This record gives sequence, structure tokens and C-alpha cells, in this order.
Amino acid sequence: MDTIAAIATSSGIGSIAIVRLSGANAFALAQKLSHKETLEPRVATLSFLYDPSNDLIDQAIVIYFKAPHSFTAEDVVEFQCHGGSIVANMVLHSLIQYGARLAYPGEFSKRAFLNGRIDLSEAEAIAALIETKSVEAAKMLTRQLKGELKNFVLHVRELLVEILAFVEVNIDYAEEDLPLDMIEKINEKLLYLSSELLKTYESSKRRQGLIQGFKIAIIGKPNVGKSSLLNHLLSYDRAIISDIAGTTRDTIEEELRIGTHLVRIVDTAGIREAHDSIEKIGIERSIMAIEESEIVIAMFDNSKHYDDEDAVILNLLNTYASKKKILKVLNKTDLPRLFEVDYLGNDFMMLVCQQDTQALVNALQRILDETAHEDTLLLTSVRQMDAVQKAYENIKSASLLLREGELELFAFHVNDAIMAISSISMAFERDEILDKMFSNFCLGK
Ligand SMILES: Nc1nc2c(c(=O)[nH]1)N(C=O)[C@@H](CNc1ccc(C(=O)N[C@@H](CCC(=O)O)C(=O)O)cc1)CN2
Ligand SMILES: Nc1nc2c(ncn2[C@@H]2O[C@H](COP(=O)(O)OP(=O)(O)OP(=O)(O)O)[C@@H](O)[C@H]2O)c(=O)[nH]1
Ligand SMILES: [K+]
Ligand SMILES: [Mg+2]
Repeated sequence: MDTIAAIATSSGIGSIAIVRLSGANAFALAQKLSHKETLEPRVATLSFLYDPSNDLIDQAIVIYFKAPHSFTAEDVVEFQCHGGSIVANMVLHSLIQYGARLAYPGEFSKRAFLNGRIDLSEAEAIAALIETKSVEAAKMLTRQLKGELKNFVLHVRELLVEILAFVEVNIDYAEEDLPLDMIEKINEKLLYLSSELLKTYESSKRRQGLIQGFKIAIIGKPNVGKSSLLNHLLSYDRAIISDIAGTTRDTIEEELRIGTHLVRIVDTAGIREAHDSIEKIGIERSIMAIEESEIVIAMFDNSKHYDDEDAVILNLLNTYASKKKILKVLNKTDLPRLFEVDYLGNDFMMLVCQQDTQALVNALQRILDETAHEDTLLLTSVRQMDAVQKAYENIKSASLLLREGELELFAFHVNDAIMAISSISMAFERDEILDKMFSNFCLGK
């Protein structure tokens, strides 16, 4: 296996940059670079570094991690050099001249995985941690680094294997049906497993925004003040505002910090009967924006009469009531209210979005905090979500088949559930799928 090298720190100006080296020749290459005979493992050693022409390139701290006690479980040497990109690149270049190969993105983590140092869920947590959008997500991912998801997988797997072993004995030896109390016991276990998996799946689904950043859509009929709200939240004039209905024609998406959360806020085209084909596309995008968001701000106008366009919005809210957090706001409350607003029920917030959005921001922060603080295990990738869903479905099918006495089909589905749940930790995937996964990592990880 090649000895690989990469700059592990991010590019740009910084006080220290780390160049990392992993593989069987790491120590020999470090000897060449540092002109030192010995490096005591896991001790920070101050050393000058030289390139292959014996020119001095830096004074650095060198740490040797002797296999298997390193991140990759191979021999690893780290060079903590002076920051900026020039010095680190000279160190990297020298290592390559001495025979190291430039690492592919994610290759250090991939080696850690292949050497059994981490499982796939831990590898994914490492990758996600780097890109995380909130403090809460970082904490969740660190729990996965500690093996929380790995242990959950082991627990589910163990119960399933127990069930399978028990039933398989009975397929082979029993002439008559399984005793009823046995079936009851197995069913209890299946029920417990399916409810745990479903809980994990649904709560993870609600909290995907923790990883990617929550999306908040502002919707409403034309002219209620959606773009005015976006601009006030961003504190600058991002969107065009006018008293002409249909001003915003395309969705506008911007990043915004709310408390500890980095969210994306989406201003949408006012939803109404479209007047032309471009407006129609804009409105379709508004509906897409709802689909893609976790939180929906539905805006209504205090100065206008309730009309068919508001009805369309209320209808949409009904459709998404169970899937999204919805905040109804009544805007333009600085203007006199000439018409009843009982169509809104009593759970809405009054707003003058051009003057003060603090109450709305507080409400958003409360929702974000509540979602973030759910304590259930968080699945952090589509891969993990699919695996849990597949395990869940197979357990459901198995449960039905058990009741019908179809033991062989039952065993087949339990087996599929085991494969599905195990895939979160282990690789049944072919090489190229693993390659694809790890190549999404940062360079030097
Ligand atoms: N300088 C540096 N900082 C870093 C990393 C790194 O690789 N280098 N990490 C990279 O992601 C993270 C820490 N992860 C690591 C995980 C395991 C080992 C390691 O050497 N494990 C050995 C020894 C364990 C021990 O002494 O307790 C082992 O598990 O056998 C090192 C870093 C974050 N900070
Ligand atoms: N009095 C008052 N006027 C407001 C308020 N918010 C927005 N407006 C006005 O309402 C009009 C429409 O505002 P926009 O922000 O363009 O409305 P919109 O919902 O984005 O409209 P479309 O993009 O056309 O769907 C503008 O003239 C704003 O100045 C408010 O709180 N009070
Ligand atoms: K407008
Ligand atoms: Mg607008």
C-alpha cells in the first residue's frame, strides 16, 4: 500500500498548517525530511525540515504515531509547520519527491475504515462534522464519532440474529407449528424493533436541516410583504419590493444566522392564478420551496379582504400541516384592519415586517432549538436513512409472515433486515461505491 501525504489544514492564511503522512514508509520519509534518526512515538518533537537538495524549508513540530496507534492504524507522521500555503506545500512536495503519493480526498479516513479503526457511520460523521451548520449538529455528530450509531446497529442486529437463529432451528426440526407463546415473544421483539427504527427514522427526517442547514420558506399571495420580510431579516435590500403584485418571479435563497443555527431562507413568488407562463413557473417553484423546507412562514395581509388566493394558501398549509412546522403571520398590522381575520384561527403572529421582526426571529429560534434538542439518535446521510427504512419494512413484512406461519419467508425478511441495518456500519458495497463515498470527503481527511 502506498504511503500517502496531504495538507490536512484548510488553505489560506493561518498560523499553523499540518501535513499528514500515512503508510508503511511514513517513518522513513520523516527521517529524510527531518534528518533525525529517531522520533519517539506520540511525542511532539521540534525539528528543522529539509528538502531533497538539503535546503532548509521550515522549523516544525513533528509527531510520529506508530502503527497501529494512529488515526489510520498505519504508521502516521504529522508535520505541524508554519502556516500559509507556501511552507506546507514545500513540505508536501518534498515528501512526494521522497516517494509519497498525494492522498485522494477522504483517503486517510478510508484507510481508518479499511483497517477497522472506524465503521462507516463513524466515517460519515467525520465527513459531516467538517461541514456542519450548527453547534447542535456538531454535538450529535460527535456522539456518532463515539460510536452511538454503531452501537445502535449492533443492538438491532443482535436481536434480529437471535430471532433468526431461533426460528431457523424450528424450520429444520419442528413438524408442527411454533408454540403460540413463542410467536408472541418473537412478535414482541419485532414490534419493539420496528417502533425503535421508525422513531429514529422520523425524528432524523425532521432534523435533516441540522446537517444541511434548515430551510425556511416564506409563502403567501402576492403583495403581502414576503420580500419585505426577507430584506428585513437579512438587513439589506436583497429582493425588489414594490406595490405591484407579482414582483418576485423566482425563488430567492439566502443564508441567515438565527441563534446558533445557520439557516437558508427562501423568498417565493406570490401564489395566485398565474397571469403568464413565467409566473406559472415561479409559482411551481414556490410550491417546491415548501416541499424542500422544514419551516414555512405563511404570510397574510391585515389590510386586505380574505379572498380566493388566501384560500389557496390555507389549503396548502393543510396539506403540509403534519410534515412541516408552520408559522402563520399577519403582516401590515400598522394599517387599519377593515376586514375580519377569523379565517386565520387564533394561532398567528402579528407583524409589521418592515419595522420589527424580532418576535418572528424569536419564534423561529424556539422551533429550531426544539428540533435540535430532540435526543433521539440522528441519521446523518441518505444512505443511513435508506438502510433504516429498508430494515423497518422487512421487519414489518416478517411480522405478518410469522402470524401466517410462513416461517421460511419470515426468515428471508429477517435476514434482509439484518443486511440492511448492518450496511450502516459495514461494507457490503462494492469498491466503487466505497470510493464514491470517501471521495466526497475533504482533501487531507
Ligand atoms: N493532529 C491531529 N489532530 C486531530 C486529528 C489528527 O489526525 N491529527 N484527527 C483526525 O481525524 C482528529 C482526532 N482523531 C484521532 C483519532 C485517533 C487517533 C489515534 O492516534 N488513535 C490511536 C491512539 C489512541 C490513544 O492514544 O488513545 C488508536 O486508536 O490506537 C488520532 C486522532 C481531530 N484532531
Ligand atoms: N404598511 C405596510 N406595508 C408593507 C409592509 N410590508 C410590506 N409592505 C408593502 O407591501 C408592498 C408589497 O411588498 P413586497 O415585499 O413586494 O410583497 P411580496 O409579498 O414580496 O409581493 P410579490 O413578490 O409580488 O408576491 C410594498 O409596497 C411594501 O412596501 C408592512 O408591514 N406594512
Ligand atoms: K409586490
Ligand atoms: Mg416579493
